[in-house]
Amino acid sequence: MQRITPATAADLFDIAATRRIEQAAAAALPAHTLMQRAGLAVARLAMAIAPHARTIWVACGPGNNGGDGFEAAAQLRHRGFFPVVTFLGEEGRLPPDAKASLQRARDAGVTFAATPPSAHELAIDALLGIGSTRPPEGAMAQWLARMHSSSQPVLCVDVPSGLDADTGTLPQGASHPRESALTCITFLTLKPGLFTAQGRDAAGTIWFDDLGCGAFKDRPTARIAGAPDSQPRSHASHKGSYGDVAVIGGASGMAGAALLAGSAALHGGAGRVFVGLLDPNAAPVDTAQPELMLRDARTLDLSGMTAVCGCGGGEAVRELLPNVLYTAAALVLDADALNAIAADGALQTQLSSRGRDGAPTVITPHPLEAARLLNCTVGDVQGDRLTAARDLAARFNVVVVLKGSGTVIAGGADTLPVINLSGNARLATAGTGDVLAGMIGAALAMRKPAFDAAREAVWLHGRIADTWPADAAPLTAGALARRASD
Ligand SMILES: NC(=O)C1=CN([C@@H]2O[C@H](COP(=O)(O)OP(=O)(O)OC[C@H]3O[C@@H](n4cnc5c(N)ncnc54)[C@H](O)[C@@H]3O)[C@@H](O)[C@H]2O)[C@@H](O)CC1
Ligand SMILES: [K+]
Repeated sequence: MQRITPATAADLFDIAATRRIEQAAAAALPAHTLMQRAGLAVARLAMAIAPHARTIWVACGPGNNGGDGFEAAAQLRHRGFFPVVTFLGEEGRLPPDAKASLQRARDAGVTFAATPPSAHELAIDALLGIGSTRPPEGAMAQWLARMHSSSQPVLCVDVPSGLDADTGTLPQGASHPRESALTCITFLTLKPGLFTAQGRDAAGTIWFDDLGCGAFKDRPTARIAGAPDSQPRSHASHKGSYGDVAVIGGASGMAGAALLAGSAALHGGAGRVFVGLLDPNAAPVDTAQPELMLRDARTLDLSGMTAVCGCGGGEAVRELLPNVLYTAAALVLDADALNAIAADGALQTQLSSRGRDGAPTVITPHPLEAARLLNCTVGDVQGDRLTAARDLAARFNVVVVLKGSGTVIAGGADTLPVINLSGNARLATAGTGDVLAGMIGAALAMRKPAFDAAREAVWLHGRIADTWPADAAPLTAGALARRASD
């Protein structure tokens, strides 16, 4: 059993691949073995979470996820705990493994009840796993709501019930866990839906158990990539070794966004950082950061430079984009640059031919910007974030950083998308996106391949938030940028 952390590197498998792996693993083992191993793993984690629990409520559904719950209840009873099982299904229609585990729970002397116990110290959610096909309703929805409104911990078996294990979406109106501490133990494979969209909030702390079947492999859907290899600077390097970044943005009243991106690029390790401001009346120097070389955006020669374009760009950035797309040696497109491209077919053609020519380009949309670029709704994007990121990458021949809970980084068809696990809600403050764009720019300027530059910067950006000292001042974008060298 392994706890998944932001530093974990592992492949993710969708439901179809998980089913194939399960079939192959089950065929190589005596009947019912997998479920017995799954139930034992649930019981062990339950005892670790709630060692002093008097009553453990095990809510079991109509399929094999429920079977894992019966098996866990049997194991807990054998160890002196008092599980109370509520079962939502018909015994006669249970799959064979689950039926065998139901019998084992009965034989172990587990208490079965028609309704949840009046009090419990731990709830085990074994209602639905990867076989969820429709929103929970009736008693199932009520039981989930009851679990999640209690202050007692919840242990989800395989996936939180109702969560789509491929996309991380919950049915509309699903009870959203707020009060309870959540843990999820997932079996055989790590599923992408646990790590993006609503999955992270719904699953809480994730544990993985391969049920002794590590040898069974299939084609992964995506990856969690963990911490990048750190590459210390060599002693012989000088500022030219790390390349130039030019931030293009900061239209009237929005200079701060461009300066934040510039600061992040500087602290992220770029050799020199120019900030090309779109506001002709901007101050000639940022006295707080004199290292930043402020220029009029229209005068910068971007050939040989990494441009970070769009931060605080407003409408004004549009007129510069044809030149930026044509001349920048490497490019990060953010915010208003993406909105301008979404509204202009000629710029879209230019962007995709730039990528076809092999010029490194990273785009960093949040879901609304992604929806504009794909000409769909935010709901479509959030309904399948991996597909949205892959579609954008294919359409524009770029590396895509689709921001949000479980940021997705997607590149070409032969690159496995990555879901980033670092970061937290502290990053939900103004300017953090500008900082990320600057950090990616610095990594590109160091001549890292675009996909690696994006992945590493996203991970580091999140890691800074994860390690923000609890007793420090609240995270601000400016302070985040200054820690981009961490
Ligand atoms: N077969 C085995 O030996 C193993 C099974 N495993 C468990 O089995 C799970 C998959 O089992 P299943 O394929 O049976 O799928 P589930 O247990 O997720 O549920 C499928 C059943 O639930 C019904 N259902 C779907 N949505 C519903 C809803 N909203 N309300 C009410 N009923 C609904 C379906 O009609 C079907 O009867 C995995 O998630 C995992 O927990 C793992 O433990 C690995 C070993
Ligand atoms: K479940």
